[in-house]
Amino acid sequence: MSGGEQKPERYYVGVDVGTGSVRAALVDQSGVLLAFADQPIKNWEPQFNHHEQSSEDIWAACCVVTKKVVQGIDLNQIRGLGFDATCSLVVLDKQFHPLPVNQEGDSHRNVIMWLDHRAVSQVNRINETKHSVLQYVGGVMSVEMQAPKLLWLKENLREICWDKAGHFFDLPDFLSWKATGVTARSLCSLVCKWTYSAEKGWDDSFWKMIGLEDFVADNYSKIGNQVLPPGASLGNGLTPEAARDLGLLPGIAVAASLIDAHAGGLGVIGADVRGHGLICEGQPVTSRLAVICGTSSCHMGISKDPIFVPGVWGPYFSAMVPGFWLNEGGQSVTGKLIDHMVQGHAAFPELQVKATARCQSIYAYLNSHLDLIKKAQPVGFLTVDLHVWPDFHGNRSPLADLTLKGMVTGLKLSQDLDDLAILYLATVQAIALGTRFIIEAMEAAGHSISTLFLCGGLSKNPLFVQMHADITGMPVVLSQEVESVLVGAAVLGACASGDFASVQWGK
Ligand SMILES: Nc1ncnc2c1ncn2[C@@H]1O[C@H](COP(=O)(O)OP(=O)(O)O)[C@@H](O)[C@H]1O
Ligand SMILES: O=C(CO)[C@H](O)[C@H](O)COP(=O)(O)O
Repeated sequence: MSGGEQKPERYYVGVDVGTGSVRAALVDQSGVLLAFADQPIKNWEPQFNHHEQSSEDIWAACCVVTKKVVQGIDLNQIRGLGFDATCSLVVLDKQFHPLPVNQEGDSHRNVIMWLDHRAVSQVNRINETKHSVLQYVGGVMSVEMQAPKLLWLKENLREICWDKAGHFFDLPDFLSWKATGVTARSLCSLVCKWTYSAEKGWDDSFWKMIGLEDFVADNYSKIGNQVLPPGASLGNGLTPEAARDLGLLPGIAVAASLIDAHAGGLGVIGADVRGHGLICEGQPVTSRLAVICGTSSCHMGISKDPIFVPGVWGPYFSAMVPGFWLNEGGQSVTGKLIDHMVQGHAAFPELQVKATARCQSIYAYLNSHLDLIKKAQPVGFLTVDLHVWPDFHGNRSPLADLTLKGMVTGLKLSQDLDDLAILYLATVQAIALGTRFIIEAMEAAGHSISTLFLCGGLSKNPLFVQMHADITGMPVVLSQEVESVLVGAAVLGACASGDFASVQWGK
């Protein structure tokens, strides 16, 4: 800095809690990512379709990555902190200690993950009520949302969990509470996963009808009766205890959070595309579909007026971009399905050896192997007689049936590396066809989409990106900053600090 003329740089920290890992970034005022760190987190699958995590393990990982990204920085220049996370359910007792969400009584595992499908009987009964709140989740509630999971806890873990519970948090809200001591919930979590209406608040009749009248009786204190828009500043900012944990200064602004897909959507949907000759340049932002693809894929489309798309979550008001309605299509497993198909194949050990020998990731190796075996043909021709139905963990959108199963047709007796590469290709194509299926449903209901904006771990895979472009027939835009979800989280911090007036970057 020269002679005190320039203002000191202002920094923001974004923390993104995905399914498999926690990431943090230090971001400057222009949205440039200056430092990045990640750390794996534990997942337990004690029974088929039961998926659990530990909020203490997740918080510890948040602390490790945050300390890493602020190393060497003057902490006084860090103005704000924002969190995004998967929409998993965290359960704490009245003194904020973890409670078990499992029959074993292991209170360390106090998080029912978003992809947990234990509450099928509960969600079926909820859907049978045909309550009007269901119109705002695509007409059918998903077993991945919070109401069926809460009902499952009441019906299955009454003594060790339900009767002792004081606080049920969506994971993004747990993190902002942990940082500030403020129990206010984000509008994003409550609207998207808990049936809260941005306009009308909680609907007592819904909770009474499904057998969770307990929440109405205590004025929703356990699930949130103070609701703030994402990016709103929480209390007095970072508590001294959380500041010690994270390696930051107490009092810095902490924002009401976002679900991870929504942070990614916010990070890419408003991108400045001028000068690239893209069709969406002269079109409204509602022509863009953000696809956040990691363990799962989430398809975020916005509109000025509510659009009801059967089998696609929403319409949710102001849950991602303020003032716009959001429809959220999704595929429950995409990255996880690709990993599953590749790792379960007989030729996987050979793939690992060969990729390691070339210092490549297994996916980079498979992509170059496909280039070799396709010869002069377009790569798509390799799968003319091999087809994958990708609903191994059910269909989130647009069929809205999470009991559906996957399928592969066209298998042969050989199990060599060529087979593995072609099965991998067919899986990626099936996922891209799933995206097309979702877009068709959204367009039939009134959306008009011309361009895809991809982010998340799978957007780093060129084959995945190319198949999405080929199969949807739409241009795919990738942002210069590959960690767009973290940029979305950091902008929350910028907003909470007062440096930005809106969660839309730079506004
Ligand atoms: N460079 C890469 N090439 C191919 N696939 C990748 C790459 N990086 C991540 N992935 C895939 O993306 C998925 C995880 O994405 P990520 O956004 O990190 O997940 P989450 O947010 O769910 O923790 C995994 O299935 C992984 O295989
Ligand atoms: O339901 C979702 C968002 O509404 C996501 O699928 C969930 O949060 C998991 O995200 P990821 O695949 O990035 O781990």
